[in-house]
Amino acid sequence: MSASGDDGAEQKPSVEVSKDANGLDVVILKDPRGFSAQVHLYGGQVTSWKNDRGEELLFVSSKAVFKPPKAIRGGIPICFPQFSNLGSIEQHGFARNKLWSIDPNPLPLPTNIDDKAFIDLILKVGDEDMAKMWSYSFEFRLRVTLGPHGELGMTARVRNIDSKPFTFTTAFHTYFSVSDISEVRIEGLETLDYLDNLQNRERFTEQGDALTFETEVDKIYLNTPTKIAIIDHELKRTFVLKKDGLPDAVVWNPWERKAKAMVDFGDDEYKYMICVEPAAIEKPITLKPGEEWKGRQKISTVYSSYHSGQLDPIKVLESLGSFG
Ligand SMILES: O=P(O)(O)OC[C@H]1O[C@@H](O)[C@H](O)[C@@H](O)[C@@H]1O
Repeated sequence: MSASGDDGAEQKPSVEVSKDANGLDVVILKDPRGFSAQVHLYGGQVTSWKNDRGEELLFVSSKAVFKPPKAIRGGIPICFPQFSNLGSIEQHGFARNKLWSIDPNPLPLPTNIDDKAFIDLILKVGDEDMAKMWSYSFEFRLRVTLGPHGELGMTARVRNIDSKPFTFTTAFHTYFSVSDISEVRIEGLETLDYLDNLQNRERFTEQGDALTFETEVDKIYLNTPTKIAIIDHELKRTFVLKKDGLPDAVVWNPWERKAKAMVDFGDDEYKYMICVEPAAIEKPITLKPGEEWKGRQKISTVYSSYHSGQLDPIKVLESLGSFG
């Protein structure tokens, strides 16, 4: 499918390599209907995702630092090969503060990619710093796609090209932009077990109700369903997150006190974001030499047919179709 311009000419999705205001390399994906996404090579990080009205859907802090080696606060950082401080590597691993490259040998494309703008990035073991923390040879390939309905897809493939096995944990640390955290509800995680990062990762079971937010939250939900809905009542907008190969889901909002303690995060900005992070944490992934792991997330928006306030997340989740 492709759109037609005013002159009737067919317009196609486009991909452009450019620089951001700070001189960092970015790849801009555009769909002729007006959807767009931006990916920084620094961190292999999606830093913008806009709908066809040009509205930003991801949260990026106004205080984010776009200067290596600090990771960019917002968008979709990639935690790899370690989530959080669950090991001896730096917090959330090194992938988010390394320079990725455009993949010169991307994997073959699925046949239905014609209507998508996409870019393939790669991170390989490289500099000494990385090797000091994790001395394995690997290839991390990331494909970012922008589909014809503005849906943002991310596929991660990690290949062991070493002679010994290695183990990692990982997450797509997705910062969603919301109107006001008090207007947000998450469906799909109720009744699940979680590890509470604020209580020594002790295991608890979530109540039967959808999640709402009144205080700091930092939880790792376990064995989560493949679809999660993040409902913004104020904007009548639902983010639908679909995932594959990533059984866990972290939900994080630093709330007021921690927000103030973060130098790259505005004091009030906790009100305008929620992180929902598809992840593989509880059961780390081990790859033998030559093996590959794949994990995907696809996020899309539903502008509610729920204007009456009768949000029905089950219908939202059912309306999603397949990964594509
Ligand atoms: O400040 P960082 O390293 O980007 O981490 C932000 C947060 O990321 C979340 O994924 C973690 O669960 C939190 O514990 C952490 O505070």
